[in-house]
Amino acid sequence: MDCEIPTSLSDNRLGDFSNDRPGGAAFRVDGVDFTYDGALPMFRSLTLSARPGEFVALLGPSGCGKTTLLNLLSGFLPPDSGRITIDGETVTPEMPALGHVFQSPQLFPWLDVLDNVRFGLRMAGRLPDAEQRDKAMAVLSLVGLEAAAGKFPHQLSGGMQQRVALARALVLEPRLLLMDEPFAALDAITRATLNEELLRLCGRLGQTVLFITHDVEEAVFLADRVVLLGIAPAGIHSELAIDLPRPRHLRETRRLERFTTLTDTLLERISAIVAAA
Ligand SMILES: Nc1ncnc2c1ncn2[C@@H]1O[C@H](COP(=O)(O)OP(=O)(O)OP(=O)(O)O)[C@@H](O)[C@H]1O
Repeated sequence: MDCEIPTSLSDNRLGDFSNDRPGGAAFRVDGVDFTYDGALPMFRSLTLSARPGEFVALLGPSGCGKTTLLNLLSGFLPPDSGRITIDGETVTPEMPALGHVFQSPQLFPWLDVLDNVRFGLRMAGRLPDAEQRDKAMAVLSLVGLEAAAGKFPHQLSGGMQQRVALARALVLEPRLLLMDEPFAALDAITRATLNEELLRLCGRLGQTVLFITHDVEEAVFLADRVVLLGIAPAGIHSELAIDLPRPRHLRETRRLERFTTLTDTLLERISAIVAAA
């Protein structure tokens, strides 16, 4: 396995892609009820929204419905009642505004990195072949992987595979990026690097992000706002605005007293949720 960790991004790596800055979409979950068949209610009258370009982290005990909420927002699961909109339009899974990154990179093993990244453009029939390749290369450059364009997934480290998964989502210029524990399976160093790079990318591309994590420090480092879910069907337990300065750098940000205060607040709230269950 190739364990090389690419160097950090620099702004000049944005290349042509920065000209296509997609910006962010607003989302709104409005009075949503949802119950899986034959199960107890998951959400009752759930309401949550995000403004364009906002980074929202979703925290909560295991099984509280984080992935379910993300699947509702993707349009993969229809709500029983209520409405979910992206920029005012009822969500559908085909909406071009949506991009996904999951815990497992889910790359196609028979395609090289470049073709994995350009896969969505091919499927959507967007752009002539040469332009698809140029665009895929620009996004690979953005995630620091231009040198790996001809490699296959099995030749990459876990962190590199997850960068490819991120590039594959970004190449479609999503305005809302839905990320389900994308770095949970990575070692601490790779995870820290990817956290910093994700923030830099979001700062430049401006998309809205909903990011599921179990890691309180990761949530505080990344987010503008942390949304804490309670045990189902409680829905949203509480929210916490993350008023840390940007740009954020892991070592400096973690040293701030405010960082500790915010993480402690969230840890106390999670303990209270679990204790009351
Ligand atoms: N397709 C399904 N059919 C029935 N029940 C489901 C389905 N998917 C999830 N559930 C149940 O719904 C609940 C919420 O699951 P979900 O995966 O949304 O929680 P989560 O907060 O993301 O959990 P974790 O943090 O462990 O990933 C769990 O009890 C789970 O077993």
